[in-house]
Amino acid sequence: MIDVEGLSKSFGERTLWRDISLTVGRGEMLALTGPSGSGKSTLLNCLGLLDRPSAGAIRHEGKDITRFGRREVRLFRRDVLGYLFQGYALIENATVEENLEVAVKPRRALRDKAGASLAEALQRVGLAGRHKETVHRLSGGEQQRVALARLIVQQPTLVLADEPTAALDRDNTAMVLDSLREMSRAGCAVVIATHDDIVRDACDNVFALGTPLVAQ
Ligand SMILES: Nc1ncnc2c1ncn2[C@@H]1O[C@H](COP(=O)(O)OP(=O)(O)OP(=O)(O)O)[C@@H](O)[C@H]1O
Repeated sequence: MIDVEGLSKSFGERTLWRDISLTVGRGEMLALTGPSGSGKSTLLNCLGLLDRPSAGAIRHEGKDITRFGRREVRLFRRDVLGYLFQGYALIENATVEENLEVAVKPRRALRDKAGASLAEALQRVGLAGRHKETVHRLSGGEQQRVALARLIVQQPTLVLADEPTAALDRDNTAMVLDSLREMSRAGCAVVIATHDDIVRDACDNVFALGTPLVAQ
């Protein structure tokens, strides 16, 4: 699904990571671990085309996504990628329902009747019947669950999650992990940057980043 080959990232004299190679397959959950500042979020951002590596390639189905043009980037974001970030990335002044509607892909919805409906997704994350509520009135854990419901509706094939459980209690952490596992069973590749041992242990594989190098 995703093959990272010889990836490096530097900011000035500071090398975050050098010559990283890793593979994430369909159905696999990979934990990205490492000390604070080791570049977990930066690596996720490179996988999600929000940042560029200094060297190396990131292949998706054989194509180097770091060389994508604007149209390919747009299609990759629309059809492949799903994000789950700590800041939820929700539209705060909109309702739960409106936040989920933006994830519905019209063409896919017509083609693929198997996709979860909004109501099913909300039920799955324990927010059944809450669709008319405004997002900014929800608690942090509830907002993270809306973000998760949006992913379930969106049905990406690659999920990038940055500390998705950092603000959650044990029950909500388990719910997020169960939902991500369900997506991976359906064939999705899931990459999770985390400090949380519970999350790491729930993954199939671990990729540990080291302490960044500073040129002498
Ligand atoms: N655009 C940038 N310019 C310069 N330095 C940057 C930039 N983006 C990130 N960094 C630096 O890269 C380092 C790695 O940041 P990153 O957020 O990827 O680490 P992390 O492993 O996710 O950390 P944490 O676990 O604390 O969230 C940090 O020192 C950060 O300041």
